[in-house]
Amino acid sequence: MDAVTQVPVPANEPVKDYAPETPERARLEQKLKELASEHVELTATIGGEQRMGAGEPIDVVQPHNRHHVLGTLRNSTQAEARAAIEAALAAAPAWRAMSFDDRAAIFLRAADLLTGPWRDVLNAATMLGQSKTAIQAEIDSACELIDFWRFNVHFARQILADQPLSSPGTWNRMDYRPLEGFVYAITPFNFTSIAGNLPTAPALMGNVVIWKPSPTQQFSAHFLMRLLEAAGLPPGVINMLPGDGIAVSEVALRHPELAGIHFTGSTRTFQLLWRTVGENIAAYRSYPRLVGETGGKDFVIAHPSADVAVLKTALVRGAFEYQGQKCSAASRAYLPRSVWDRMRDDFLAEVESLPMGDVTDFSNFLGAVIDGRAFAKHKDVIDRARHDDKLAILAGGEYDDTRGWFVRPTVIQGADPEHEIFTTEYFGPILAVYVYEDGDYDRVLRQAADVAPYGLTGSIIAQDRAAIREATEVLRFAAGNFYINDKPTGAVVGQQPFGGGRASGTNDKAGAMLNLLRWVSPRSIKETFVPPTDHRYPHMG
Ligand SMILES: NC(=O)c1ccc[n+]([C@@H]2O[C@H](COP(=O)([O-])OP(=O)(O)OC[C@H]3O[C@@H](n4cnc5c(N)ncnc54)[C@H](O)[C@@H]3O)[C@@H](O)[C@H]2O)c1
Ligand SMILES: N[C@@H](CCC=O)C(=O)O
Repeated sequence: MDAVTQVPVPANEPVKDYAPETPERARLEQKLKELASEHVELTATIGGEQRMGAGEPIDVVQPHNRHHVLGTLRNSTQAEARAAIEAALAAAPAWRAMSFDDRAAIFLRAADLLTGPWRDVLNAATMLGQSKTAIQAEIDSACELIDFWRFNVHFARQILADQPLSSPGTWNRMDYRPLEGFVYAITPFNFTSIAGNLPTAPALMGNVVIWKPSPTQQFSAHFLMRLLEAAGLPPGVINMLPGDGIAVSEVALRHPELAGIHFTGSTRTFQLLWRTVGENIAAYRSYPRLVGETGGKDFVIAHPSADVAVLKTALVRGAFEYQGQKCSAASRAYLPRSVWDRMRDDFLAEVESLPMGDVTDFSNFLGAVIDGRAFAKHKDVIDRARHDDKLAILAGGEYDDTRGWFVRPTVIQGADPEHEIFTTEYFGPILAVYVYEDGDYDRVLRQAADVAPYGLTGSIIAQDRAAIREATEVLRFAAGNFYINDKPTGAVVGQQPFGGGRASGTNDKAGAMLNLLRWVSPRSIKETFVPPTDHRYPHMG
């Protein structure tokens, strides 16, 4: 008999701090040495088989030590994309027929493996391949991914339990079917947890997936795929295709069985994917579900009542952790003159003193930016700022790619709040600051609310309750994740469901029930126990 089970109650995975002399620090240091000494063949995984593809080779390096190659992938070809889709579609009937509990158990097991034996592997791979410090890797590739897997199971169970009313003589049920076809998951370089969540959330709901990681995240993606296999994921349910995705999209976006896209990355790439789906809309069996979380120009706004220590910490951590390469990173700050005058020197000195370098040296606060393209973009922004009389570089402004792609945390003051420095996402360690007269708080709130096209994250730093109230109202559509007296980064699964609107995405909130609902196509079933046998109604006499 089928039991109606309870899934384990999730709790957020505690964050280890990797302080000197701790056992976790020793284990992680050992794993960093091991992984750095290998050269890994970064294979595709199609129908459960690892294969080196036929496309051109791409070396994956350590961004902070860019001449050190960690492994090599091969760009996936159209033929490999077709093979992966066939493998996914072949795996679909058995996967969707599997009970929810059995599917859930695979991801719960993956979470438990990641709390234990796989934690060091994923953290070390993320540190080396994506240049994250130990704490930045820990909150991402360990804790957030563990949370995604545990909380998704809990939320999925709640969805399945949501059933319609039944009037006397009938029984109504909701059958939460997976989508027909395959889901195409495309993931960014900056979060291993997002790379893990985007293919597995649809898979938990019974879908089969083509997963295309970012080339610069492929080192940790490789180990993530092995972890899912170790947890018991059947062959073909998630098929991983490394590379730039161009050839994969040529096949996947034109395929009649494309059932959905689960994307995180830049606004530009998501708009390209959406446009291509639009152009092919008549070719699909179903309307593909399009879920995309994209860029941001995230703000910190301080009121004259702000606590200066809270503000400085929110700015330093919010703007510069992981080199500003979080979609949630503070990249524009609006500061009242009275507060700025009190904090300016200390704040700039603090920024100048942030230790930056090889992330395997645990004393560093920052590593390198992800690749040469990102480095060139930030260099260009800084060089242009130097020659722009509306801008003044107050801290940082140096860059050096001799050993790794290093860009110093940079603070640029702008006199014109409509300048591109307040509206364009650079995705690096560059913070734009606008200093306003204390009496202009209302005007600044309204200007900041709509000047950028995005709506992802933002913070208000104030002690005056009326000022907090006003900011919460005026900035209602300016951020999908809004923080009061905190940095705008570091959302925790189950606590601050994450995502934004406007050009920042479809705001389907990763790691929440809202997201999982996009991966089901519900069927209403009505059963009548004693059906009528005469078509005539009483009023007919
Ligand atoms: N809102 C969020 O939750 C969130 C989270 C993380 C990152 N981001 C955003 O992601 C961006 C940074 O990540 P990125 O540099 O990896 O973004 P990106 O758009 O350059 O790449 C994202 C992914 O899309 C792939 N891609 C690009 N063109 C493709 C195509 N034609 N077909 C298939 N795949 C294709 C890339 O290879 C990568 O895997 C920033 O804009 C950041 O704000 C948003
Ligand atoms: N969820 C993460 C950001 C993910 C995007 O890069 C945060 O809240 O900082």
